[in-house]
Amino acid sequence: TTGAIATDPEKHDVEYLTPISVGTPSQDLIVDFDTGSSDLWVFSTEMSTSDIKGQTMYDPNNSSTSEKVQGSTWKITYGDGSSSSGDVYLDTVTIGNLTVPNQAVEAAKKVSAEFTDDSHNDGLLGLGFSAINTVQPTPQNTFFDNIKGILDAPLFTVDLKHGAPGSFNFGYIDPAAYIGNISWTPVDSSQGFWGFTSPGYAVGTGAFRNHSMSGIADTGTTLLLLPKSVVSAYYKEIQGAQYDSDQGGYIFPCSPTPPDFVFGVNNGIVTVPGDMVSYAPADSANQNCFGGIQKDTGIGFSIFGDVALKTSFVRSHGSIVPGHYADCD
Ligand SMILES: C[C@H](Cc1ccc(C(C)(C)C)cc1)[C@H](NN)c1nnnn1Cc1ccc2c(c1)OCO2
Repeated sequence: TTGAIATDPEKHDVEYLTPISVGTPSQDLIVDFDTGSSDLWVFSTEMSTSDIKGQTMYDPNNSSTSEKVQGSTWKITYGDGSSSSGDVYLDTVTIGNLTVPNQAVEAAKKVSAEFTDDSHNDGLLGLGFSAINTVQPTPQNTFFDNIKGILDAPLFTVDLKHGAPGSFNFGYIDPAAYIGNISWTPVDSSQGFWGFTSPGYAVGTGAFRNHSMSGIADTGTTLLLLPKSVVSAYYKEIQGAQYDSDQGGYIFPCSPTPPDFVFGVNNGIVTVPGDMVSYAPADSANQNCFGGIQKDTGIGFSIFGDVALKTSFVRSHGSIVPGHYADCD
């Protein structure tokens, strides 16, 4: 069995939203597929209406196949400070043509303001390793872990694009989705993430600089968060770039286009085109743009978020394969 589902970027590619169906009869929700976490949680009818602003809610009482996991609860706090919590049901979850009959669906009772304010997003679907699932007392499996056994191959691929629909594919690598060779790198899943170490980077057409950067491939994070020494070396090459503490990041004149940013993946390289380093307008006054490459200070590892994934993938696509991190040029 194989499967594929389209994923659509929100404004400025801040997140990519993907349709899923839950319950019987099916309840259609749109969620954020997140390779950097491992809980499938959704807005639900158990929340107070003051926490909901337009999202679609999962109603377990309206599903003949829902089954409450007695005594189980979940609570998650994300690195950006947002959080959510609630209780747990087993129910049928379908993504494209793939169905898991007894997937743990974590129904929210509370969500933080960041989720309430994100009106198009009905929850998160974790594609990280099940070891970091937050359900207590018994952690639950991710959709991928539950479906993996019936897939032609135990893998999924991530193909995000800049301002255009992309796809998550399960069980196969679409040869039409990339050009050239796939380069593979070992995955360090010890922290529950798709971790890997990039050997170095280059700025624009400059020489490649050996500089180990350990981080995670994270579809749930918007930006590319790297060591501050690398980030300052990059912005040093941009006339007028500066760190703006009010905005909490580097900003720079939107034109001219900044230099490309290249990072290594094993023996391959991934290029973030300069025109995609400008993440969004920072201030209309003097045409400054907020950088898509920022410091990973305080996190403990780098985060290869959507800015890194959409460019390399839109250029050459790539995949996240158990035991490997695949990318291609
Ligand atoms: C932040 C997302 C998880 C999320 C996604 C979306 C949202 C909103 C819908 C409300 C917009 C909130 C949260 C990320 N997912 N793996 C994550 N979950 N846990 N750590 N990370 C990565 C990290 C860690 C630290 C950091 C960071 C990022 O940005 C700034 O500092």
